[in-house]
Amino acid sequence: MKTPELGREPLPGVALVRFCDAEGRDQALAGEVADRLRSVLETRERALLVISGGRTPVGLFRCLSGESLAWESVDVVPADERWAPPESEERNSRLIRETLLQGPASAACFHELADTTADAPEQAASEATARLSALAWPADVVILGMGEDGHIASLFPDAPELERAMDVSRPPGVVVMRPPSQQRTRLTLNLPALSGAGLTVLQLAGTAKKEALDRAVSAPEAIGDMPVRYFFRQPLQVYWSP
Ligand SMILES: O=C(O)[C@H](O)[C@@H](O)[C@H](O)[C@H](O)COP(=O)(O)O
Repeated sequence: MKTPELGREPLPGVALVRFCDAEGRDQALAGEVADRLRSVLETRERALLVISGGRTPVGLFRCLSGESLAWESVDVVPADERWAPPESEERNSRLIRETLLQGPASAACFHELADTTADAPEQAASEATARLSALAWPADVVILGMGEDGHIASLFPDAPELERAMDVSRPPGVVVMRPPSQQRTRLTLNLPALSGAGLTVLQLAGTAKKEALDRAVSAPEAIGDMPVRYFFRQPLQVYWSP
């Protein structure tokens, strides 16, 4: 049964789907993502799913992990990663293994961004870029989160590397970000890897994130100030609940 939506609010370039609670939002989004992956796999050997870290997607990952589909044919790539030891609670890969890669979805092929056996993040980013270049970009599904500053993945407005990470003339890849606002150095997919997906969804929770989205929509041209704005130029669905 499709979870009752609160309604759809047309924002410039954005399809905002509002839900009464996080559970309803996550159930609906898991169904949409699974349907899209199944549809891709009807005509292609593999499907590419890019997912964000943070806390918002935990419920979605738990719903999605139980979906019945050919997970062994799905490549899963984190949108970004913190430069921290593999078992650190800060690592998105740890969250993804504990919540998404369970049950049926445990058969998916998970691609780490940060091989922390590398001597430095730059070495890990170069290795990941080469390794991930073998995947079929653009992704079929990208699930994004957003900070209240309008960052998505680790494309932080205050990162000195932002311009290079958002240069769409470059090939899809992994770049190192050192935003002063963050405690950890980050590795992130660059904009060419994050954009142009068959289905791009921004998953948000709470009033503060909705207000940040409204700020982003109010001045869509200032992309460097709020990187989420770049995604208003392509089909974007926003799944939001209070
Ligand atoms: O590594 C990360 O933290 C994410 O990739 C980041 O981009 C996240 O999606 C936003 O910061 C929202 O985080 P929350 O969902 O925790 O609010």
